[in-house]
Amino acid sequence: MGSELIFRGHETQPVDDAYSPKPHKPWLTVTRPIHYMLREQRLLFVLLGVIIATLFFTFVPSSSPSASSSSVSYESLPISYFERESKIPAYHHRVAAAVHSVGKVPLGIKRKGLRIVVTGGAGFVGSHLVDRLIARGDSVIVVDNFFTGRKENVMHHFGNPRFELIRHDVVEPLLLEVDQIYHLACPASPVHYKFNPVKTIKTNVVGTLNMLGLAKRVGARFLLTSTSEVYGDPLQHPQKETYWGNVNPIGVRSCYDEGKRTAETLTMDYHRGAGVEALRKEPLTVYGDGKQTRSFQYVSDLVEGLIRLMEGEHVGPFNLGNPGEFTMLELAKVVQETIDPDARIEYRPNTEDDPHKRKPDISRAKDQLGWEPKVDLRKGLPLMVSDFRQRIFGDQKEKATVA
Ligand SMILES: O=c1ccn([C@@H]2O[C@H](COP(=O)(O)OP(=O)(O)O[C@H]3OC[C@@H](O)[C@H](O)[C@H]3O)[C@@H](O)[C@H]2O)c(=O)[nH]1
Repeated sequence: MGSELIFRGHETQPVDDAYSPKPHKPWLTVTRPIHYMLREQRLLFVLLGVIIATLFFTFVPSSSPSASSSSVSYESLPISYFERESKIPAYHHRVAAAVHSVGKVPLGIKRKGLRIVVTGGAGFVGSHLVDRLIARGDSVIVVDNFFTGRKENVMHHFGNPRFELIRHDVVEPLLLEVDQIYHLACPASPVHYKFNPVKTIKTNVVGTLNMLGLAKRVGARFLLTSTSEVYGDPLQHPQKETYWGNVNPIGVRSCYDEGKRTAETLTMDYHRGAGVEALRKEPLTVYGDGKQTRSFQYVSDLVEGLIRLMEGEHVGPFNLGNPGEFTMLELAKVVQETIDPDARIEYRPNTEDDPHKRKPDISRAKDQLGWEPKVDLRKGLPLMVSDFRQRIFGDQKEKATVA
């Protein structure tokens, strides 16, 4: 039985009784195995190909100077480097780790865009930030509960496969795979944050905890937009990042001030993050005698600073603001000069705990980020107005641009 099986093939072959051996052809000893391998061992060739390709990609890039030194460009790294680094603790900067990686990067393969979450991305600052990130090729997920944000601010990205919008309240946990988190979600103006103070502080504390937890879990770099309100009614002027502030912990503003301060505490407790001086918008209504001072910056300057902070290696609070200091009355007059000479100034009683003066010391941002604002108030106000017109009325001619 066994022999039958072994010899079955021979049985099916025609037997040539008149067989006579052919003369010996020496080249056949070489070509026969090749033919045989070509015919029967195709898998072997596939494997050989894979090995050759692997050896090529292993040795060629590492011998090129750009891949073997620490000057490897962050831009040229593939997404896999970021994924691999996601196992490091949150306080390690993934960008720094990527810069020091010796990349075995297949030649000619460009860095894929980053995956970035922007909470509060449907708001004023957030939507400008989203525009910049999408424009440079990244994939952006906006997380917003639309408390003050508007879908219209990001609607022009609908249909773009690199853009996603999630209606979500950051006080609830959220799990996403991302490389960077810009955490902006928060009621931002006194009217809004005083509307429901407990919700405001909850958003700042629980919302920030959730986003920090996410950052830690996926190894994403985290950036918190804080506010100059953390300085309260400052006793130091201008305010450096090292100043601890003068805040009333039980006043009507404390849901926001202390909320942001706690958010900064949490961020630093996670050994990462950065505080920024956020842009403030004031109506033409002047509260009190109008002598209290504030500093204003144009949103493109802020967005530029946020991106530099995110892309760099720094940890800790940074003032991103325009040191130009204006009293509220001066601001109202600049609005009249640059936007509407007929605008009326209306005085109202001042709100409780309103800080007397505010002006950021931006030397840290200048030294460490090489950042400083470019657009002053007089130039920025008309740009802001045309930007709002364009957003609200869709007026294409009014598109705001900064030289
Ligand atoms: O609980 C909330 C509250 C607010 N938000 C969203 O957060 C965004 C805030 O944007 P706004 O346009 O109101 O305000 P801004 O863009 O000026 O705020 C920015 O500067 C001030 C900082 O305190 C804010 O954290 C920052 O986002 C809105 O889109 C709002 O809907 C949430 O997603 N969840």
